[in-house]
Amino acid sequence: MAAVPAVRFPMFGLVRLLGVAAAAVILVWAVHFRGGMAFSAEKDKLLIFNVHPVLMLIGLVVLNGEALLAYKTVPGTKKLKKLVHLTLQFLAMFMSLVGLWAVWKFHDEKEIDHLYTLHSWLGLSCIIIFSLQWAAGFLTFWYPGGSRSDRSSLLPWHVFLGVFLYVLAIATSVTGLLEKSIFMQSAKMIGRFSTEAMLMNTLGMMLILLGALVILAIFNPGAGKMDTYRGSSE
Ligand SMILES: O=C1O[C@H]([C@@H](O)CO)C(O)=C1O
Repeated sequence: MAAVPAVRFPMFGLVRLLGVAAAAVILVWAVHFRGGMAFSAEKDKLLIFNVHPVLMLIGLVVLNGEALLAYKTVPGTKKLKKLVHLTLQFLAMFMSLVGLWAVWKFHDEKEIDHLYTLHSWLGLSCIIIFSLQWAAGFLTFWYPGGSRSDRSSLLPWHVFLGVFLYVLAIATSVTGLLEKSIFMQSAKMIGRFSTEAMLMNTLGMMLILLGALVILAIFNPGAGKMDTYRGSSE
């Protein structure tokens, strides 16, 4: 396959900007449109639900995207880049587990069935594979660390699976936004062309654009060094 030609616009800056903007939009959605967030059901069961999209989006999309690019954006030694990468991915994994707990608890409180939607299947697959990928990456590339041949044979699979999981996280987010919007429209909580529905569509579009930019930045030879993806050490 021909390589993507080098492009000169400030991709990393745009990725950062779009990531922060997407995080701001989901927070505005949760707080302004949906009444805020809570970890207990005392006040309003819906507030527990609201924790779910906020943590998932900031963790598995925004922080995950930054972590994928850490080898190109973080200055300094390879070891520091790797530490930033694995720490951001740990945070992403932790947030996704709390986000899963929140939606599970919400379903229990409201006596809603678990795992009947495509969104939930995609999301559960994403969290399980992401956690396995994090553990395998940590053990092989950080501590205790695999042999040189183990590292070099795992690396291309780690990169492939990482990009795949990032795409899966975006697909899961977009289907989650879609189902939530349709649920609320069916329940007559919001109108089809309401500001809130349009905001949710816009957020979905932003995530798709963010995904395109992150993947372009990963594969673009003009953007930072590609050493890591060729499997060089130090
Ligand atoms: O731990 C590592 O493994 C790969 C490479 O050495 C495998 O060949 C790499 O770049 C690391 O930092």
